[in-house]
Amino acid sequence: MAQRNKSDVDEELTEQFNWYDYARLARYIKPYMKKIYQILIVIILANVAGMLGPYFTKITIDSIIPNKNLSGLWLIGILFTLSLFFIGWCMRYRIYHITELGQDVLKDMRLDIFQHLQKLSFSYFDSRPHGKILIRVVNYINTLSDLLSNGLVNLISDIFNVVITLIFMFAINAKLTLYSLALIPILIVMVMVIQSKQRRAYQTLSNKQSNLNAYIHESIAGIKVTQSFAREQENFRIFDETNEDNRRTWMHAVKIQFLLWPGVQNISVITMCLIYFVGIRQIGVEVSTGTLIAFIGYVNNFWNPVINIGNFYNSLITATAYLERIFETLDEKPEIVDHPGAKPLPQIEGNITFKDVTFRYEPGKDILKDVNFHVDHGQSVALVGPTGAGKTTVINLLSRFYDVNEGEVSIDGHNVQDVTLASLRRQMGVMLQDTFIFSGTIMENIRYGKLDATDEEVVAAAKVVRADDFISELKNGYDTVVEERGSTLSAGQRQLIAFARVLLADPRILILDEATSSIDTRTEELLQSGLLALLEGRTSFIIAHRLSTIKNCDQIFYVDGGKIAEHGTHDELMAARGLYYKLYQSQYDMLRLAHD
Ligand SMILES: Nc1ncnc2c1ncn2[C@@H]1O[C@H](COP(=O)(O)OP(=O)(O)OP(=O)(O)O)[C@@H](O)[C@H]1O
Repeated sequence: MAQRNKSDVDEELTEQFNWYDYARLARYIKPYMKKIYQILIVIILANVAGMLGPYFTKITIDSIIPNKNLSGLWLIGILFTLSLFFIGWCMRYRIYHITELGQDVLKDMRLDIFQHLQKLSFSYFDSRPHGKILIRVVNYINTLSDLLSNGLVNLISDIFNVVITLIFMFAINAKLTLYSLALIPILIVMVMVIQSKQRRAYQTLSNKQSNLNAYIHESIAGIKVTQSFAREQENFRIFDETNEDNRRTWMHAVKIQFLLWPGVQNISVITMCLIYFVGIRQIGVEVSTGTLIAFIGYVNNFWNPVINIGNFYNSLITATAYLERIFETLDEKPEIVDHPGAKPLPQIEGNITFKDVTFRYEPGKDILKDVNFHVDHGQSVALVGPTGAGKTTVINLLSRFYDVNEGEVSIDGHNVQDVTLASLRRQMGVMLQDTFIFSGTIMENIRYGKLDATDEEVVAAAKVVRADDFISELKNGYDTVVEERGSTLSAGQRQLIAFARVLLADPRILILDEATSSIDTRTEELLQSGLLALLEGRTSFIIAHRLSTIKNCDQIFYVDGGKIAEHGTHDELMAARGLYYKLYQSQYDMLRLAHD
């Protein structure tokens, strides 16, 4: 199980970054190598065109003007203008395609991480604030943008420049070239020392950014509670602290990052002095004045790309802190997966068996202990019991949102762990306690249950669960746009939509967790008649605190103390005068009191 985390606690890295991860990054770049080569060719052509200017000037001054060659002047003028246009086009091509390259790679990475997140088990999402997941998909990936576009292309052209310049330098004077490289080991040591500090600083920074994001995300999600408790000042204080923490960490990281640049500059200046020192003493002996001047020019040419490569390395180290989080997410193994050799669950009837099932969310705290029961297909089962007894847990195991620790859950004799998840969940309609409405129209929200459902099918499902009554009264009916979480709808309306969604999916096994808790009793009564027809022939599990809802179920399981403490029909349990009886009586008394 993933380690639990919250918005004011830094996340620990589960896996340290290693050099292999850069190869992994390169894999994202590989499909775009053709584009990179094209950009490089355009850069080289632009450089060549750039060199034509001084050459045209030379021809004009040395030959065209003295000879008063007007047509030659026109020709040079036109060629010069064309070369400028060409350089302009190259620049546009370069900027556009480098940006496109970066975005293409980021898009692929984002797609991978999103796809992977969709497969991760509930326990992963249970264990950390969602803002900390969000920041990985959006912000961390964005930080790689410049590195993967400009950085990468410039790196290739800089390495190219360094190699060419070195060849020229060696050709002119090998001894001076070796002097020029004498301080490179110092540079390497410096880079090594700084890089480990810099990496740690950026790791801390990524954590602080993650904390900040998680707090903002949580504050927005809980804004109604914040305002109703007038807690704005306290939230402001917490945010201010988190924000300041982020600023301080940022400044520290940047301070370390910028140690490298002056270091490289100093080394280049010292190298230059060394060349002058050695070179001037050798003028006339081994080196001519012209050679020394040309050599100094090449040393300059050599250091510019070296400084750029240093900067690239710097950005790479910075990006590493984000990359390791991205790869950490991609490496997170879904806990609930198809086991090797899992077969698709055939069309089921819906016979369900729990055999000696023990389950815990966390070590040492059993929620269910040796639970045994059998439900025949077509039966309706109600799960009742005190808050936190484990009712939702029972259906979480049935839908295999979690795996049992001991025992077995089977449907029609198939262990749910031996069949493919998709084939299992397709035959199951689950309406969870916290109904989720997605941003979009009501029609789209209901159609979520069956993507190819026609409008008529959607409306028919809504009619059965009495959602049609309120939807038809909305100005835009089924085309009414609702916000994420359905904030513009009442809790009961949200439940009715979720109800229609699950019924549209037409599952063999229907699971309704507190599906009607926010619906008024009159609507619920109306809904019951439609529901009864729908439950017919399907195995259904209904969790409800309002016992009037489940009186007619074929079996009632009273969950308590990690067990099915009582089971039977309503009449049997009432006659037994046990836990269920007491619960029913207390609700009945409360209703009577309220009525009086
Ligand atoms: N994701 C989770 N991680 C850790 N513990 C959990 C998790 N979900 C539930 N629990 C714990 O497991 C126990 C059973 O929870 P469950 O949701 O099954 O209860 P329930 O009977 O459905 O309660 P309610 O009637 O309040 O909905 C509770 O003590 C709860 O705190």
